[in-house]
Amino acid sequence: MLTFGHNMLKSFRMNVFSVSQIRDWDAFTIAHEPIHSIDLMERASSAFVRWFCARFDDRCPVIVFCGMGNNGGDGLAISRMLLQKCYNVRTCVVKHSPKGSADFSRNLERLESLTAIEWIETAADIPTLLSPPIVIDALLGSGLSRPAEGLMAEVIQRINDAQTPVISVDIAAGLFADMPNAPSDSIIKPTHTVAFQCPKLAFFQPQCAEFVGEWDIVSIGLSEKYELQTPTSYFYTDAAIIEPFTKARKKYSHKGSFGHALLIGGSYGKIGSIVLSAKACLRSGAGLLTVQAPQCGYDIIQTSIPEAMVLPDWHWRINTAVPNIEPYSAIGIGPGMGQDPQTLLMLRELLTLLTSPIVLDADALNLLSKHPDMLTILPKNSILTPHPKELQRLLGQSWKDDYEKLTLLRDFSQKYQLIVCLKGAHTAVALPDGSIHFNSTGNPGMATGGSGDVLTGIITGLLAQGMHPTDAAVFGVFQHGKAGDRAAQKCTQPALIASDIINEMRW
Ligand SMILES: NC(=O)C1=CN([C@@H]2O[C@H](COP(=O)(O)OP(=O)(O)OC[C@H]3O[C@@H](n4cnc5c(N)ncnc54)[C@H](OP(=O)(O)O)[C@@H]3O)[C@@H](O)[C@H]2O)[C@H](O)CC1
Ligand SMILES: [K+]
Repeated sequence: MLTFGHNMLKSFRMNVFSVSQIRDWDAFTIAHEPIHSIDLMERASSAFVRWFCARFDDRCPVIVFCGMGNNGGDGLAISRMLLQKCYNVRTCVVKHSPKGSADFSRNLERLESLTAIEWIETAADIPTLLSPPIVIDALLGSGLSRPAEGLMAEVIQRINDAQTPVISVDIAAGLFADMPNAPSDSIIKPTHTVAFQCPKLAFFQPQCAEFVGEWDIVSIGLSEKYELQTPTSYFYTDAAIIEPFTKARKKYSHKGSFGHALLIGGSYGKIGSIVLSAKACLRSGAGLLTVQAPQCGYDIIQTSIPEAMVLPDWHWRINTAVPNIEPYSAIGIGPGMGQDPQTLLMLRELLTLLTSPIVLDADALNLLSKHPDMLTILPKNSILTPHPKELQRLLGQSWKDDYEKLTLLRDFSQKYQLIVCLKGAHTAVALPDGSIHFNSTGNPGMATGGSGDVLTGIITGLLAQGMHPTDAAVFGVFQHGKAGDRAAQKCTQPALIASDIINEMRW
């Protein structure tokens, strides 16, 4: 067996902070850089304007809707900067409070010297958005303290009704950054959110998708020291993860240097699943691969993947035999495997033999759900790759919203000391230390049969090469999505099939 590498993740991840941490980060930067808060607002607004001008030229009329907090202050500064760049800008301020924040008021003075501000004090003051301009939403940001109501809700509704691009500054007005909204809440549905410095937890929740749109992060130079010293359990995996894991192979390395993976799966009518896992496993760099499959898969696998060895089960249709695990540096089990009682016996016995982490997917997960006692015999740091339905079965319960889902996911991962990759847009990888890593790659074209089998193969292949299980899970998920993004670029999202993901794998 190869020994597992060190967990390298710690140095290559972006923190996702709570609203109160973001507020502290802001204050820490102001105190320690030091910088005046008005200048930090100026920096944030310029970052937004750079983003904006790179996408929309000055022929696009712009209307900026501002609240009276610091998000509104950003909006006023953005208006001024766009006016100075000769954009055609209208600025409307919703009077939701008797007094604006200090930096709002400073920016109001600065803007008033350049243009007239339109105040919205009643519904009658809301401008008609007939010939659609681009709307910039600076109504409410991370300081949202209650659902938007009354006049504010009316403005939000009007903006949502207009068929026009809406760009939210930092976060959509009305959307809580790190807790659930009620279904009836009034929230901007932006085409794009431009967030300052780090993503908000809401950006990763399926239930928030229409209130986030496409999103980008712009840096506003908040203190690196604060970021390093402030604990969080949420992280975002972006392209920075690639470099540390992409090393040139040593000149005198041989296939034995890259591990020997064993994949177990397939059943009559579902041999394709294990074929996809096998190809992905080889492409992920595993030196050798053996596939254990029922007899009916023998010819199929030998023909479609000549690079793999096959261990045929004595059974024609299903997997029943417990393999000798000695030769293998990592094992992945489940794709297309079926849930026959004899397969269950094999899985149970296999688990009792294991001393190092294993990758479990699909029917292996369904069998675990039906026989949860097996969860306790899984080696620590084993990797499970459920989709939300499979997670529900594993937990034996559903969730009331996506935030509760994350809590249940974390509790499960910590209770059994397992790594759980919850597949979906922004796949969430929960680690036994309680941290959750959201992925940045992937696209809806990957919601296609066999895509998950490919992921199982990738992670098993990385594990076989000696990567630490947490790295194999987080990095494997990232590379799977990256390959899917390349595939979608080539053949479009609807035409994408799982084999395309394998063909686009690069390291
Ligand atoms: N570090 C950074 O990322 C920086 C962020 N900046 C920008 O600042 C905002 C956050 O600003 P803040 O002033 O804290 O909050 P808001 O602008 O979102 O709103 C606060 C005011 O709005 C009132 N409020 C809250 N909820 C509602 C509601 N539902 N309806 C009406 N009014 C509401 C709130 O009133 P309270 O009664 O709760 O006190 C405030 O009056 C961030 O998103 C960024 O855009 C900085 O510019 C740079 C650094
Ligand atoms: K906003």
